[in-house]
Amino acid sequence: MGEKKLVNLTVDDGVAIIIIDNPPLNVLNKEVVACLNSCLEEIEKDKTIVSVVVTGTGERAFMAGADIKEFLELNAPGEAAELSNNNHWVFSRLADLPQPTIAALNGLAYGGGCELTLCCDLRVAEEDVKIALPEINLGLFPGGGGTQRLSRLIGSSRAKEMMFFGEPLGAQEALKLGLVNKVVSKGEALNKSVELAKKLTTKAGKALQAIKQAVDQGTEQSIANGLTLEIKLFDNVFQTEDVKEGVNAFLEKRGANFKHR
Ligand SMILES: C/C=C/C(=O)SCCNC(=O)CCNC(=O)[C@H](O)C(C)(C)COP(=O)(O)OP(=O)(O)OC[C@H]1O[C@@H](n2cnc3c(N)ncnc32)[C@H](O)[C@@H]1OP(=O)(O)O
Repeated sequence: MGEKKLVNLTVDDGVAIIIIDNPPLNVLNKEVVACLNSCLEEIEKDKTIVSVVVTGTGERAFMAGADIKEFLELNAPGEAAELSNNNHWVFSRLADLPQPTIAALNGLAYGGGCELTLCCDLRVAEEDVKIALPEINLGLFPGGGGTQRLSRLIGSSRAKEMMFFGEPLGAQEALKLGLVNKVVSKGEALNKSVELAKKLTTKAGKALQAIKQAVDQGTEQSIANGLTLEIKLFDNVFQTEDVKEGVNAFLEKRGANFKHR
């Protein structure tokens, strides 16, 4: 009997679903990081994938953060940096996927769990979900990208407040801050996220990827350089068959049938 996989990947009709399965709270340990990495490798190779959903099993946690038990093994200088680096490597691999990604928060997202959701483009949270960066309570602070991605998403002061106090945000508060995009009822995060991911498969895939690239790369530069990038991507997308199909469909008053490639 093969070893239980701690992260499972399914791909169906252009939608990839990554499910973290490390009960009871889906903590991020070395095995989960390694499994997540291989799922991302498969997704990078599969050109049929238009959108990606990430979620956890169970109804308590999307992910309760890094496995604190593993911290006991980190003694010599540099070992914590190696752990942080490994997490960054996988998290950035998720963040750098060209396709739109959606985190389906089936439960709490604490620490590395919150940081993992920040590597997705959208976040759908169930109404009772709590989101926190509580590392300060361990005498630590977020080492999986939270200081950088959260501050860019909700603003420096709100991000510092979350990290200084380590207190959880409820789903509605997170929605108000723009930390989550949609709040759904208990048990509905995955369904709603897959529904959104499927909706994206009816759009032009190259245009979706150009939006993500223009925003993610453009906002890291001056607005002048960002606009130059937008022009370049606009021209690239304009060469695709999908634009011809989109324009003809509009003029012929019919639905467009985009090819996603
Ligand atoms: C780069 C990334 C860094 C990080 O992510 S640092 C870690 C950040 N995360 C945290 O600090 C969260 C710590 N956990 C908690 O605060 C609580 O737990 C929860 C709020 C998540 C859930 O509380 P409740 O429902 O009362 O469950 P419970 O009894 O506290 O936990 C159930 C079992 O799960 C273990 N556990 C919980 N979180 C972690 C974790 N992050 N790493 C390792 N184990 C964890 C506990 O110890 C316990 O275990 P047992 O049943 O054997 O006593």
